[in-house]
Amino acid sequence: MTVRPTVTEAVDWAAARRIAAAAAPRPAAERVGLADALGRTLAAPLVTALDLPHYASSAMDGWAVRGPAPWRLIGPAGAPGAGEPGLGIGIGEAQRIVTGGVVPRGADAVLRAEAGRVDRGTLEPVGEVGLRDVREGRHIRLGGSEARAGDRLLEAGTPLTPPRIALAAATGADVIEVVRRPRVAVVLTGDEVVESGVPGPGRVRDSFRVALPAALRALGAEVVGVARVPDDAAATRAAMTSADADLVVSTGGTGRSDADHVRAALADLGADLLVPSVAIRPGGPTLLARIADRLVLGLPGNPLAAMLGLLAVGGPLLHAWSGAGPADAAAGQVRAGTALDGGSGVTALVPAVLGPDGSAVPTGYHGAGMLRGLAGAEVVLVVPPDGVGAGDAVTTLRLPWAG
Ligand SMILES: Nc1nc2c(c(=O)[nH]1)N[C@H]1C(S)=C(S)[C@@H](COP(=O)(O)OP(=O)(O)OC[C@H]3O[C@@H](n4cnc5c(N)ncnc54)[C@H](O)[C@@H]3O)O[C@H]1N2
Ligand code: MOO
Repeated sequence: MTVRPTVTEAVDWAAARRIAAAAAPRPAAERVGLADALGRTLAAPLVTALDLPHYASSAMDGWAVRGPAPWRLIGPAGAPGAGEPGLGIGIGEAQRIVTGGVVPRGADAVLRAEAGRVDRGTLEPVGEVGLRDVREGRHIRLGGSEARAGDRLLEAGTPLTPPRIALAAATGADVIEVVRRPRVAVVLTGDEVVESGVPGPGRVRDSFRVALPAALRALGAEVVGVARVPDDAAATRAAMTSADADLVVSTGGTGRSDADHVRAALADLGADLLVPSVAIRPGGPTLLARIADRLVLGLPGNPLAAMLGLLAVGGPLLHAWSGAGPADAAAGQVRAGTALDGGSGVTALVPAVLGPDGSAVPTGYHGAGMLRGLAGAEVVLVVPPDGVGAGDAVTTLRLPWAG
């Protein structure tokens, strides 16, 4: 059996993340309807086709008025519609208007319905409120007061949130140019893994088929398939290359035993090993490789190790792929609520919760095969090899599923 080096080849935390971010291809663009734009990243600036608002409109239900009170009511007696641009009113005239209605040409204020009184076709303001509406020219939203046609309202690289989608709709857009998501195929290894029910002795219930695609989607991927491969060299090689995907994410089989085939498959395929392993714990065996124009993210089989390997290396890769700015935008800082040991030469990734004072305390249950600690965590602490003292600032990884 060949013994291959392990510790010496591990890439440190910061370098692994830099390499992963740099491995992402230049973001490509596609057009999607506004209904499908949530969470996507703008590939081109949002430029408004219209002045916003695109006509002077009323901010209140009431009457458009011109000149000093009293005013003679003109126009239809019933409820007015949106109105027609170009129609005007003369000095001493008033016309009913609803919120959002076109303000007639010449009007210099809108008198709110509750601040006016009509008597036999003549309108008068009621009280100081009504006088002020008129004196101050109130309740008219001027055309172009929010933006002028041609203004850039959002820059390329902006993630689309509900208010940004609403803004795009207000500009008259029906489709929007966003960054194309990477197409990701998930490959699960492990002959001992069962996918449903209670596992028997020596069997392990699968943790990845549902959860890993969900985590990948939260990181901005389009998951195109999930396949199981037997612990077999040829099957592993085929799984790395057969799916129509930009990125293959595998679980398990990253070790060097006879039952592990991911590294050998990549070597046989002539893959370029960009990150052979990472100096983190758990998640150390995580690897990133390139085969032609496809990337392979190999996650360890242990569930916590896999999830943290995904955040550590897949996080910056997918962030860069989304075109949404610097990779470390996904990282923050908190105060350590307790002293934390480093990982003796490696960076420790520690699931934690935030106390009432905002400081972070580990959740416990941090074994590489455990999920309980991460399931209860609000953040993951990035504890450098030398550890941190209680009260020290410590970097956090935001959990992409935490919203
Ligand atoms: N001699 C050494 N042994 C190990 C080392 C080492 O450096 N020297 N590293 C350890 C570390 S760290 C990790 S992490 C694991 C990585 O192992 P693999 O990526 O090869 O994963 P497997 O051996 O296939 O599986 C490990 C573990 O995870 C369970 N597993 C696999 N798939 C699933 C799944 N879909 N759902 C739930 N659990 C799964 C599997 O049954 C094993 O228990 O290697 C250490 N060993
Ligand atoms: O990556 Mo392994 O992380 O410790 O089980």
